[in-house]
Amino acid sequence: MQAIDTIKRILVADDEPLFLITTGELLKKAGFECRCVSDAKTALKYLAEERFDLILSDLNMPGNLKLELLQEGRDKWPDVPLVVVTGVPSLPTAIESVRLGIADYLLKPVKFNDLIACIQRVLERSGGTSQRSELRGDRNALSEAFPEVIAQSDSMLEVLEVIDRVALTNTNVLITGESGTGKEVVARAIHDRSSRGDYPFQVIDCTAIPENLFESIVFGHRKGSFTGAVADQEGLLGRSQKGTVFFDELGELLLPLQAKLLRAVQERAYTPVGATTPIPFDARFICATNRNLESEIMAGRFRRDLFYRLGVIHLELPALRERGDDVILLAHHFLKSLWVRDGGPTRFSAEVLERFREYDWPGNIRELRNVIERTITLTQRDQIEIEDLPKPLREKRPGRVVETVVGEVSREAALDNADYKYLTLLLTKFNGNVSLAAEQAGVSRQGIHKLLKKHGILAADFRE
Ligand SMILES: Nc1ncnc2c1ncn2[C@@H]1O[C@H](COP(=O)(O)OP(=O)(O)OP(=O)(O)O)[C@@H](O)[C@H]1O
Repeated sequence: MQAIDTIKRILVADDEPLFLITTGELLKKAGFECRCVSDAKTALKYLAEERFDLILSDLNMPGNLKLELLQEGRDKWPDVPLVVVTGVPSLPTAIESVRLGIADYLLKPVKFNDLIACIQRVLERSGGTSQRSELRGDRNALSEAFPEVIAQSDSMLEVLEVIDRVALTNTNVLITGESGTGKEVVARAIHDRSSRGDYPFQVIDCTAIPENLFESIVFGHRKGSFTGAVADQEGLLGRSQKGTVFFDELGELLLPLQAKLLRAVQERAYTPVGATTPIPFDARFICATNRNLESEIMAGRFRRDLFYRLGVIHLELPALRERGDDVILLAHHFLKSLWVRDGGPTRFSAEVLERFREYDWPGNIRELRNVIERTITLTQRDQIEIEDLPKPLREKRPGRVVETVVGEVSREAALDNADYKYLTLLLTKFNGNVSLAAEQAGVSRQGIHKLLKKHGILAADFRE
């Protein structure tokens, strides 16, 4: 029998009677002591009167419409970890819950084994200590905690605050943002800081796997399941056990494959091609896309249920042009880290730094990195000057056409600017591949070369 003081006490708050009763019963059977309540006010009353080791709470229940239980619970009892279980995932509340320092976020229906595993993990980790981030609000501590993510702007520090919190949970995360904004960098930072950091970080690029091989590559296959399957082959999910699976370009995944992925995410098990028994797996999913998944859902190209499962926490990364002086920090970082030979440039002129601030950076941090890499290689002097920069940066062009130039320039100049921006975005998207860019733009290769020449754009500047 367990000694009295080792029995963990859980406060369960949920207004769904069936969930409350069954969860309470099952938790008692698993050796916990429970107090079950159906609204936030009663939960707060018991918290003031009794000792609890963990709070398991619904979000949408009486008295919690503004997340009162989370707000007050975190403020007054920061040492009691709080696990949220909800049937209606809403992205703003999910983010706010993470900000407030919840220990985990589960979606109903929750399998009982998963619930127990989550409670045990949280109790082990908390050991009675606060789940609230010590880094919260401390700008220097936040950027020092993530040295691989160079950032000082308010918009990025907010992102760092959320990833610091989210790393401690087991929640699936969706990262969106323009191409080159650092989605993979952020996904790795979450992984490294999580309890899964010593296990694999498996990247699965949805655009790099041919449709007909996707299942076999991701889930694996059994010998003889198709022509060419000469031996059993473990899939990428199998190799990610206990780690993090990073699905890049998720928005490109076709509907039939989305259904298969949804099954694996829901069941926490996958079936290799040609096998009959599902294999359980334990991994966190982080997905990234530069598409707007809400619009993809409206257009019938993306499954809403998969979006809810994978996007419990949604992080939107700001574009580089929205990060203030981060561009300067990043430029110095790349100059230092990419500088390899003696006698190369060691600083930027004030004019160059000003141009970096003004430029629109359609390819975001990837474009900045490429510009600096190229400039370092070609510049002979100590200081990088405007004439060392690629043409798009040398020419002073208003970046945001609509806001800045309407009313100030002729229609022809405005259209010219829009065309320029379109072409740079296109090349960013296709990594400088002119054929793909031409196909998307609906013009011939020759036609696109002509346009690039007219605007002084070099496709090579957009290649990694
Ligand atoms: N905050 C940052 N600090 C330092 N380097 C960064 C930062 N963000 C991005 N980078 C660098 O910029 C480049 C692009 O980053 P990354 O591949 O993560 O972007 P992405 O948003 O995933 O791009 P895509 O949408 O094209 O897949 C990489 O070289 C990465 O190391």
